[in-house]
Amino acid sequence: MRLQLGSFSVSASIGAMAEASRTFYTTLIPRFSQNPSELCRSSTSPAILRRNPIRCSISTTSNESTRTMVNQKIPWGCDVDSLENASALQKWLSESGLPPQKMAIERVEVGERGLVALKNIRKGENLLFVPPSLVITADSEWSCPEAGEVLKRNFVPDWPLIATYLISEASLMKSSRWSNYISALPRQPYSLLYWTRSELDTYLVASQIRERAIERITDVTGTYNDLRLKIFSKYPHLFPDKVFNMETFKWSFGILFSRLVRLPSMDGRVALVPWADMLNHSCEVDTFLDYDRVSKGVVFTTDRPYQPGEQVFISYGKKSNGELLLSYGFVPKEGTNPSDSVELSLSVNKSDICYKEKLEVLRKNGLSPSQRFPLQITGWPLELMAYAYLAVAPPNMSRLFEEMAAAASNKTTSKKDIRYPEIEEQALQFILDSCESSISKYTKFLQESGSVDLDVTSPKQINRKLFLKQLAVDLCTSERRILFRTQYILRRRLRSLRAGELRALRIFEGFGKLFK
Ligand SMILES: C[S@@+](CC[C@H](N)C(=O)[O-])C[C@H]1O[C@@H](n2cnc3c(N)ncnc32)[C@H](O)[C@@H]1O
Repeated sequence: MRLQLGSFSVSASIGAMAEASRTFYTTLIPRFSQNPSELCRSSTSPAILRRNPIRCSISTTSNESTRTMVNQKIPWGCDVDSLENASALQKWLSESGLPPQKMAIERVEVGERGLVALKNIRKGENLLFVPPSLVITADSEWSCPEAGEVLKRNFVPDWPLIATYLISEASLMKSSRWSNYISALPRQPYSLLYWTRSELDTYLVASQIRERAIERITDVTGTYNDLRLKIFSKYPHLFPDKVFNMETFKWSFGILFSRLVRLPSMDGRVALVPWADMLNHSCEVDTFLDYDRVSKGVVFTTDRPYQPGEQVFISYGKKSNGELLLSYGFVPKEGTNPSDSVELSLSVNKSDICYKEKLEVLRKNGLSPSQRFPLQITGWPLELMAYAYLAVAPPNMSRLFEEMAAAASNKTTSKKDIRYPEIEEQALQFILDSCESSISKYTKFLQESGSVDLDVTSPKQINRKLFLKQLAVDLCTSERRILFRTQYILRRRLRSLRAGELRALRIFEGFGKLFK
């Protein structure tokens, strides 16, 4: 399995949601252990050694200093386009065991800050070697051990645990051993978590990513509310509201979505890997981070050579442009992402006389009467076609409903490549109609985007709005391109299907005349 930076795939997140921990109902956690003891097990990596005893200032800070700290809005991190704290981070990392590097943090064209080659780097070379002592996982030692104990006793899964850890360490400022790392993190990660509801409604009106963003924001809010209700409110001396609040959780989850990695060779653990998380993504490279048991560090193997001054990239995984925007806040240049896809929503018509039966088989197979399927420039999944068959199937095919729903579900292993020639034309037309209705939404947005109301009061706001609008235009252009391609293929198939039928009809009529 490849390591993917940040968040989770749709199916992974939905699948894991249902299996929330015993203590929490949280829909946020992509994959976490069902076995609570695993959450508390001691780390396979050496425990982080604290050089100086750290005062647990969350529980001991006076009210006055706590107030001073939190009155500034998210006082942690830096502006993402500045190199403000990068040199302090590099210095601290090398003093803390990071071996000499062939790369340095620099301002770059793609991704604002990134790692740039200092020397010639060969193809197939191992880079980084970040030792486990410099990696943040759910097992990392807390500067405030009581707070960590409480979370582990309550079987808090990895994602919210690390999010809380990050806030806890950040609030300790210089007293935390991660202070240099946290100071170099973006103060406001680029992520759809930071878009307001009205920005999502205005700019992503045509894209299904809007719904995914709303779901994610709801998940983060729900997770925070769960933690507050079940833990934070019971231990206010460890988790004061002024530090552990919705605003700080949004920040820490934004950091996790855009920087957390899953390390396959570390039993698939999720981790924040300082230094490695300065690498930006390229759709053209195919190399990813992992723990190397031999060198005992987090590494990646280059899949191409780099010359001094060139930016070095990794892959955050085979993600669509929408997924990259959702978690990382950027959209690759049009046509450069071979993994790009767009979600098409198909719905069973409520006025269908078999609506009830169809709904039943859909539910049985974990599907709903309105379902999203990914389209790629190269085609669409077999599940989508099966769903379309079910949506258009007439009552006399009711005995096949179950088979169609099973094939439409990605959870079953049943045969997917089903064909019903008698309703193929209707099924293709049904997909084409949904595709064209989606295209018209995109076209409307893109035509109007030139005049999207910039109702703003400050130049900073204007910049933000223009920036978000540009991201939305880039996303919608790339998504509509896939829909256009799908429309073209569907029309061609329908044309040849109809031409074939016509030919068959003519032959049939010819035979009729002959016999007459
Ligand atoms: C893991 S961090 C990489 C380091 C980051 N550039 C920084 O300065 O902290 C991921 C973030 O980098 C930026 N990024 C990564 N790859 C990018 C790309 N190809 N284009 C634009 N931004 C990118 C995005 O802001 C993303 O949220």
